[in-house]
Amino acid sequence: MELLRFTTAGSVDDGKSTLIGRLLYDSKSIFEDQIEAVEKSSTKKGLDHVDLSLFTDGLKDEREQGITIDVAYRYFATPKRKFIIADTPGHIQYTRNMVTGASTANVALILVDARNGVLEQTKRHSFIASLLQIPHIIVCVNKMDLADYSEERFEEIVQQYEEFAAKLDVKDVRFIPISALHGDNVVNRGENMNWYEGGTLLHTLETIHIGSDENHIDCRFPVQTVIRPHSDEYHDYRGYAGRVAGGVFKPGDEVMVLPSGLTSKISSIMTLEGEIAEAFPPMSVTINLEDDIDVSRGDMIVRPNNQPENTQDLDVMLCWLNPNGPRPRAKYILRHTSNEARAMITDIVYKVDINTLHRNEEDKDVKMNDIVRAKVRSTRPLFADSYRRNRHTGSIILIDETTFETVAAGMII
Ligand SMILES: Nc1nc2c(ncn2[C@@H]2O[C@H](COP(=O)(O)OP(=O)(O)OP(=O)(O)O)[C@@H](O)[C@H]2O)c(=O)[nH]1
Repeated sequence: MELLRFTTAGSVDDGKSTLIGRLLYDSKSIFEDQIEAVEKSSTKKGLDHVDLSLFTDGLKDEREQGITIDVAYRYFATPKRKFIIADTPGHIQYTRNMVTGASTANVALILVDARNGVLEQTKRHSFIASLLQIPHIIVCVNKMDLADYSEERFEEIVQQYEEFAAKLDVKDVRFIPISALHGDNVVNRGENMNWYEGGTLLHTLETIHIGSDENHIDCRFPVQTVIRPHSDEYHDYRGYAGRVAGGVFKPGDEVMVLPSGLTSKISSIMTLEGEIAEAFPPMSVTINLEDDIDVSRGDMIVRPNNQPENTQDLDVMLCWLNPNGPRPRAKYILRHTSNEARAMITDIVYKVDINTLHRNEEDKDVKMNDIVRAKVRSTRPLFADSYRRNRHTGSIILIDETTFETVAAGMII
């Protein structure tokens, strides 16, 4: 069954917890004992309806106990798809949490309060979604019940958003008028917005086409592990295990191993279920080659006529994740696919003001949550694509050599 990952973002009190609760409750994705517990607490609080935000309260409990959880992952499934929600509480939706939660998402769900319309926060979240090239954005205009379920108000917000989104690099934006509290257009249509002809939120999540979100053109296979059993029976066996980062690989394909440049042919592709006829992202497989050539972890298997760029100098957009800014001349561990190198930040070109999208070339003081354009030099060549072309082979992270903390996530331009 297909898996769809989505992130949720909205300003505080836009109704994110209520919406997630409603999705889980109405799609019957909650265990019965959990439903009972929430129904009981709601009655105890004197409510005549179920307090949906209680379903996401596990996160709040953990925070009150002092456990730092910035992004919580929730799982649910319907007969059509499996879902993973990366959920960040409204008041700690800093850029770095969004980047962490959103880097593998297919969909960004952005909540707007129908009374407030598009706010700074909405713009900031949308900018980050576009920066991370999240393929689909769903703008949920929530609390439609407090705007008389008015079509005019909904259209006004759609227009506000579209004017702003024209400046962003987003391909697919959809709008859904909802009331998370009353359930309109979340899982069920309801009676209150008959003027709306689109699908409900759940229907959209179940049917949105995500098959083309991955790159199926440029074959990229970063080798994670070389499998080489030390037994007589298998003494000739060698397999290369990893996750396909791009393209489609088939037995018989001529391939090249980077950086050595040696070529061979794929003899077979294995998974836990046995041999398969083709492998594409995001499958985890083991590739076997016809020839016994030298391949190690960090190498990349590609097609000879379609190679990534071989470079030591990267132009990147960096999101700074650490409380401490970059130290002058600091060396970092650069992680790119299954490969590692040492690297330095050689220049901060500009900083992006994520509210106005303006570039600031004067201010080079990089702080946590900043987004900057930077130049990074690695001590050895990397095989990279632009992030626009491939989110896997186009991204890097920088790790502090002394503390082993991840300090930045980068997208190659
Ligand atoms: N009238 C109305 N109220 C809603 C709706 N959705 C949420 N609310 C109310 O708005 C308030 C905030 O909702 P939450 O779900 O807690 O908001 P949130 O955005 O998740 O807040 P954080 O968890 O702090 O991020 C609550 O009192 C909800 O009952 C809606 O569709 N209509």
